[in-house]
Amino acid sequence: MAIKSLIINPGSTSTKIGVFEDENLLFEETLRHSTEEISKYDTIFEQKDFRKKIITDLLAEKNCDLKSFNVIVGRGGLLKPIPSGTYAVTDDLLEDLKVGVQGQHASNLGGILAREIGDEIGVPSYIVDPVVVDELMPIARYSGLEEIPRGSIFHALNQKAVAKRYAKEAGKPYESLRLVVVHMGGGVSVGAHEDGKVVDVFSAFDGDGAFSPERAGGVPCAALVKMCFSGKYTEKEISAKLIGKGGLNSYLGTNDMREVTKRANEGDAKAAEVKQAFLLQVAKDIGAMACVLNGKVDQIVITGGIAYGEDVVAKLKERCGWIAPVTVYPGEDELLALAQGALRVMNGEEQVKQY
Ligand SMILES: Nc1ncnc2c1ncn2[C@@H]1O[C@H](COP(=O)(O)OP(=O)(O)OP(=O)(O)O)[C@@H](O)[C@H]1O
Ligand SMILES: CCCC(=O)O
Repeated sequence: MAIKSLIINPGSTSTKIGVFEDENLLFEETLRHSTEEISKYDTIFEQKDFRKKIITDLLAEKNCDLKSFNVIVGRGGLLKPIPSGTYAVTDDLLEDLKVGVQGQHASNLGGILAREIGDEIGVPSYIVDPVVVDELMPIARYSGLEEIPRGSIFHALNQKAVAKRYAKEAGKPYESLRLVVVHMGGGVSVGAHEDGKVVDVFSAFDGDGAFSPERAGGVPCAALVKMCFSGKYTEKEISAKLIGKGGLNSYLGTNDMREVTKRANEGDAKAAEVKQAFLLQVAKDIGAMACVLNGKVDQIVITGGIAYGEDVVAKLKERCGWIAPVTVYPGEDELLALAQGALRVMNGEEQVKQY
């Protein structure tokens, strides 16, 4: 009998929902949230009921009975660093998502909602390849300050999914390829994939690399220290400036790259310049990750919502096309990747991991 799964993927600017029977998508929906809508809530956890209502309303609209699901799967959040895999949403894992042991992130809600809905209807709940998947090589952990090692918080689920999709299409094992994967969504991350592992990664969330629609990315640290001690801001306000109100939001007051493009096309010089600055930063990250791979890059793979922008892709090809050929998978494969992760354990092909 087919396994019916409900997939919940809360992003920083959207909630994506998918309903699958085995690997077949019955329907999916992306509900976008404006900065005003999201900023009403003080914490990510406070968004739980708002996002749950969106999900249950959608299922009702599609005449899809909640009780018909065999499994609920969520995108996993800021847990402790863990290996890649499918994890049961146990009490410990749930508690760490609620607390946000490594911080606040929309994907913390994926596992929380999966468990809440799973418990309501008496079926298992899982997360797959959460944002804390950590495969960094030891020398990538150095930051320059012993007390502050670099970490691995990035779009692990989609980076792995598109890298494997590219490998399949190229007819080669993922583990044999050297790829630079560029995810451009509400957040941005650029990873170096080698031997099937993400050995180094820039992530705007972690305060390094390019800015993104909502994240500041790397900023000059001396000026940041001054700002922190200026007495003008609380710690919470500074964090919100860097993650949430940073990037496009800081310069242009919108997290929507389509809006930035519209303004630029209508002659707004600032919008045009900010967009080019964003693309310059992403291109520099791609170049850096090419060096991590000793310049031997099989393919650059570009993905995320912003990759729908043809002009965005054209500019990145212009700046980085000399490094390696470029493949573009706009949007993301996260819903299918989540469904597949759950199916592998439900079908006994893979052992479910315990946090
Ligand atoms: N056609 C398009 N052209 C350019 N940008 C686009 C297009 N469609 C969507 N975007 C932009 O993509 C961004 C959102 O991407 P995405 O949906 O991947 O983010 P998310 O899932 O909310 O966050 P994250 O990917 O960090 O988890 C927004 O800035 C949106 O404006
Ligand atoms: C997925 C973690 C990175 C981000 O959201 O910016």
